Amino acid sequence: MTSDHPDSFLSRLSRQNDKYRYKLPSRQDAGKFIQNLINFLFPISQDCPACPNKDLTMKYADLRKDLDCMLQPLIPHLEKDKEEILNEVFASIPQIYDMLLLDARSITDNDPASVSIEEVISVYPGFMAIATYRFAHSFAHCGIPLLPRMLTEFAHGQTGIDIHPNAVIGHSFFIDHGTGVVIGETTHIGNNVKLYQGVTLGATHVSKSLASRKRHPTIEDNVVVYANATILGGDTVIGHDSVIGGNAWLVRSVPPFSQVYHQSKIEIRQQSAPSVT
Ligand SMILES: CC(=O)OC[C@H](N)C(=O)O
Repeated sequence: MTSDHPDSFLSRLSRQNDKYRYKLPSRQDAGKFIQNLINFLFPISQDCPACPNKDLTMKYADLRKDLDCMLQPLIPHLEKDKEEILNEVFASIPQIYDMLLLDARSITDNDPASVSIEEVISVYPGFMAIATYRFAHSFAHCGIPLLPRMLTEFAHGQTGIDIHPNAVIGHSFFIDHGTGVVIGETTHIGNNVKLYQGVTLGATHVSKSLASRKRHPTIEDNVVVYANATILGGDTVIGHDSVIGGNAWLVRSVPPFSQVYHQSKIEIRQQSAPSVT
């Protein structure tokens, strides 16, 4: 450990800061951008009182300008021309919109506590996290570095749901409650999958040498994973139409139509009632 004099520390810090300065877009801008993008598609809540007067073409142009600004500091890391990336990103929006409608419909149809699709879109943390993930995934696919992770980490902060932008997730995805859900980078999730709070789709162990390997599980179509279940490993496949019970710990594959339950012995004893005097 060095114990620099404050002056020499500040000059060391200044040299170091010169290497990092403004290499990323603003975290605040990234958060505002994803919220504006979701509000643009689903203007349900009155988050943006000045906006109703603007027509969709103007809002669309504003979003493109905002993304363009956020790409500025990333230009040295872009694999393609910025305009080409912007065109690809905006061309993917209609397909993402349709996917989000399927996600919202799946939440509305599966959650007995939900009253309408508007409620799901505007207040459900699962919907916010999935919407952010779907855009971040598309941005990463179009060749934008770093920003996708900034977006999903913004949603993580808002919702407690951590979805890596590189995970692959099918249509009609439902996360209920959501707090504590972790979906690792190389996870594959099929269609019509339901997850509850605290589910981890993770790696069996963590080592930098595994960076290019599939480390996280595959969850096939129509699987339900209940609260706090932990499913680990890149070779672990949860066969379609399976149900994984709460608190289960799984590090191996299970065939389609499995039911996996964690058993713990809970004893309930009757106390003698206190005597009333
Ligand atoms: C979700 C999870 O297991 O993360 C561990 C590590 N970050 C990795 O990606 O392997």
